[in-house]
Amino acid sequence: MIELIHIKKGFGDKVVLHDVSAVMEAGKTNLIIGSSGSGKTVLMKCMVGLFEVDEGQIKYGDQNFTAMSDVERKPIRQEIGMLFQGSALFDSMTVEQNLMFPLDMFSNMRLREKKKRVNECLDRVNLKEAHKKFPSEISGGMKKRVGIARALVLNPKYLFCDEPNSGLDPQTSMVIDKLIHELTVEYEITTIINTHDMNSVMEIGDHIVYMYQGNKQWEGSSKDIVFSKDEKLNDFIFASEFLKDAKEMRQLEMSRGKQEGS
Ligand SMILES: Nc1ncnc2c1ncn2[C@@H]1O[C@H](COP(=O)(O)OP(=O)(O)OP(=O)(O)O)[C@@H](O)[C@H]1O
Repeated sequence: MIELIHIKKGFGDKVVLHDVSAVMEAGKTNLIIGSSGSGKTVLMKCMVGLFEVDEGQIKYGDQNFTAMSDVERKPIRQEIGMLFQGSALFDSMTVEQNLMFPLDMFSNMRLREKKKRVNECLDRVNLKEAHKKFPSEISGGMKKRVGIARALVLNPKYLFCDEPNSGLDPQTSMVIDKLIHELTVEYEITTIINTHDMNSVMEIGDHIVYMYQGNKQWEGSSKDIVFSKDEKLNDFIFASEFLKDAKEMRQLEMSRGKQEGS
């Protein structure tokens, strides 16, 4: 579990995160949602140590990440996999070389072991045929898969995904969402996803944190979200007619379930 306790973060005079407390549940798909500029990326960057918080604590289990030095943080950092917005692959390297890179940097594996690990990860994301291709030769969805495989290669305990659906069509987005969710369950990863995509919330969100203007406005499960009375959250959800329908259908199904159970 990752715990955020009274996090405050600003740049100059501008406060971007105001007293944010929230939990990223262990072994679950945790979604941070909210409109553009609400502070999702800054919050994620604080969690991985790319930004230092001004106040508050970030805890990985019972370890106070905020109070640690860079050296003390190293073991936690090595347990973190990241899927960056736009995948951030090295264009001059093949797919295989992109996956080799973190192994070369952070593992003591022999070449044969490294190749085996790269193959396993590429197989797991259904990219058996892409080893020798360059990023410019593959589609956006395939690039995301390579990014996911690269994030997995060091066997992470935590997986951070910044806007994994950006630039993808709805069908490919769904495939990528499902893949991330399957991997979370299969490898018992604590996954944190930043997204605007409310379809993802309905499909794969186990635990959801809704950010509004730098504040945590709401937090709960995807079941709770259906019954939330929070006006700002509902405005965000109801911005999409499809989601309005989905929420109403889920409410109906759940109240039917309750009646049948009672
Ligand atoms: N390095 C920085 N310096 C100054 N201000 C920053 C910096 N990074 C982010 N901000 C500001 O913090 C606020 C929150 O930005 P953030 O990128 O976290 O939003 P977001 O919710 O992730 O938005 P989006 O969904 O568009 O990515 C914005 O007003 C942004 O301009």
